[in-house]
Amino acid sequence: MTQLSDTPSRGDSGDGIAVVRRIEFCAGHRLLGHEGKCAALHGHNYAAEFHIVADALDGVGRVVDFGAIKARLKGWIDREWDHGFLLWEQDEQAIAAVQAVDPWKLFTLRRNPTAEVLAAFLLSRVCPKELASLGVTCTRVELWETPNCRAIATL
Ligand SMILES: Nc1nc2c(c(=O)[nH]1)N=C([C@H](O)[C@H](O)COP(=O)(O)OP(=O)(O)OP(=O)(O)O)CN2
Repeated sequence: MTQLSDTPSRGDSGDGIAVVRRIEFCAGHRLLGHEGKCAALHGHNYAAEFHIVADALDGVGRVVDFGAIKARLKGWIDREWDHGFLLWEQDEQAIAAVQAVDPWKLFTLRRNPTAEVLAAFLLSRVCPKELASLGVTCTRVELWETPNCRAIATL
C-alpha cells in the first residue's frame, strides 16, 4: 500500500492542528449609547466558534473529542446565556425591564454586550475554566452576531 508522505509532526503531535466547534444560541441584548437601532432591546441568533489546540493528539488521533467540547462549552452557554439577556452591568434601566417579567434570565457584563466583548469573555473567562480538565487550550473565539457580522478574539 502506498502512503502519501506528510510532515511527521502533523500526524504525531498537535503542532499546527486545531479543531473548531460551533455552538449556536439565542440571546437578547442592547448596546447602551449606540447611535442607532441597537440601543433598543433586541435579540440575535448567535454562533460561537471555538478554535482549540493541544500539545499532542490523543491515542485516537484527536485534539479532543468534539463531544467533550460540546459538553463543557455548550453546557456553559446553555446555562448562562441561551434564551437570556446579556446586558452591561451599568445598564440599570434594561436590567430592571428584564427583571420585571417572570421568569427572567440575565447575565451582566463589565462592558456593553458587543460581539467583541462576548468573544473576549468566552476566550478569557469561560474557556480556561471549562476546558481545564481536558488539557486543551482555546486560542480563538469567533462570535457571530448575525450571519454577516462577527468579532474575533485571539490569545
Ligand atoms: N463592532 C460592532 N458593531 C455593532 C455591534 C457589535 O457587537 N459590534 N452590534 C450591533 C447591533 O447589535 C446590531 O443588531 C447588529 O448590527 P447591524 O449590522 O446593524 O445588524 P442588522 O440586523 O442590520 O444586520 P444585517 O446583516 O444588515 O441584516 C451594531 N453594531
